[in-house]
Amino acid sequence: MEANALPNVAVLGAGSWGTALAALIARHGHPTVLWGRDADGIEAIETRHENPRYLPGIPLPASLRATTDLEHSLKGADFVLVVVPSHAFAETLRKLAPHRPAHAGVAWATKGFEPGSGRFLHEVAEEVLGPDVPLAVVTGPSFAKEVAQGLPTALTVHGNDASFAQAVADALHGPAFRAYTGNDMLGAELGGAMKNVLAVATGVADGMQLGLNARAGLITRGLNEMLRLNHAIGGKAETLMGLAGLGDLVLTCTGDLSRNRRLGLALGRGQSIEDAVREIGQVVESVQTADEVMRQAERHGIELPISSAVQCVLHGDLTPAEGLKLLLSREQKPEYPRNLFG
Ligand SMILES: NC(=O)C1=CN([C@@H]2O[C@H](COP(=O)(O)OP(=O)(O)OC[C@H]3O[C@@H](n4cnc5c(N)ncnc54)[C@H](OP(=O)(O)O)[C@@H]3O)[C@@H](O)[C@H]2O)C=CC1
Ligand SMILES: O=C(CO)COP(=O)(O)O
Repeated sequence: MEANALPNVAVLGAGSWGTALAALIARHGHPTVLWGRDADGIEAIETRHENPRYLPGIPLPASLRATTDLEHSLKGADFVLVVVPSHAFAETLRKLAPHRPAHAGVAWATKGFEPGSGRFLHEVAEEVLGPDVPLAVVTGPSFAKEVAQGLPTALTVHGNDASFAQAVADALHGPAFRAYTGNDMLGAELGGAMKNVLAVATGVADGMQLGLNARAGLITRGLNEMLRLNHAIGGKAETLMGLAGLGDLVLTCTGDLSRNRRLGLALGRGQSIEDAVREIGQVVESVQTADEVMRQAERHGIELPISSAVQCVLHGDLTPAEGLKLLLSREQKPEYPRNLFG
């Protein structure tokens, strides 16, 4: 990189969030290349400056380059931002590893765990890329559509290398975008994953028209579930009280742009999960994340009644009405039996 030049950025994954983040970074003046696997979508971004499938009608900066050639997208990159769904995370890292410029750190804005193993994404990244690559996770309350439209947004970047996390935050930070930094990848990833499961719970309650009290109760007790599991795995409580936890939980549990909330709404109204996911037409991370959250909870001996009910409803083991009955029939107890964490 030339002295004083802004870092070159390669963004991998041309869905709604990858496109919105690439557009943001390009608008901030960084030479930015977006890689995606769908040739028609990439051509539309490159020639018409629009992503018609994922962000229809929103103009993208003409300076944003787009390609289906992964190796080409990584040439000259100073850092890489991976924004594919969690099920494609490990595969994408394996593909990028041989072409990553030696100095380029790797960040991701994917939310979830590695499906099947339940590993945190930073654990996957450390294994695939080796122990010496700077890593960072980008997370917080941020609907792609609003970011692409230039609406004000705040999120946070947690990394294992302070200067890399700062470089990623610097590329995101701008007139309508505040990017904070931190060093708790564990807590940041847990918050981003769990809020998707809890958004299904509030969506189900709203779909069943249970009222605003129920919604607020679920958000608060949901935050409690996040804090308990986070404490057990060794994340920092403040991470979960900030943008990566409470912030994203409130957004996703109340904002109808959330696909996880919309899945819950549909289930609460009696629609099947298959029809709801098909109608949403984009990634709905909670479907796999609920299993992985409960796997983590079992590993650490933590009880998570709301997340567990969501898992059962998603698997068809309980109807939304049975899930509700189960939650309401739990034993009465102090709000905090010992402390904030249990
Ligand atoms: N959208 C949002 O507001 C936010 C999303 N996130 C997170 O970002 C991640 C990506 O989500 P988002 O962009 O919204 O999802 P979308 O459904 O909008 O897009 C998914 C993208 O991933 C691509 N993809 C799917 N499988 C693969 C694969 N195996 N290899 C390469 N590319 C693949 C799809 O390509 P194709 O079109 O060819 O299928 C598509 O471009 C998720 O973890 C999500 O939780 C985080 C914050 C905000
Ligand atoms: O993560 C998000 C907002 O921060 C997007 O939420 P959904 O995946 O539920 O749409």
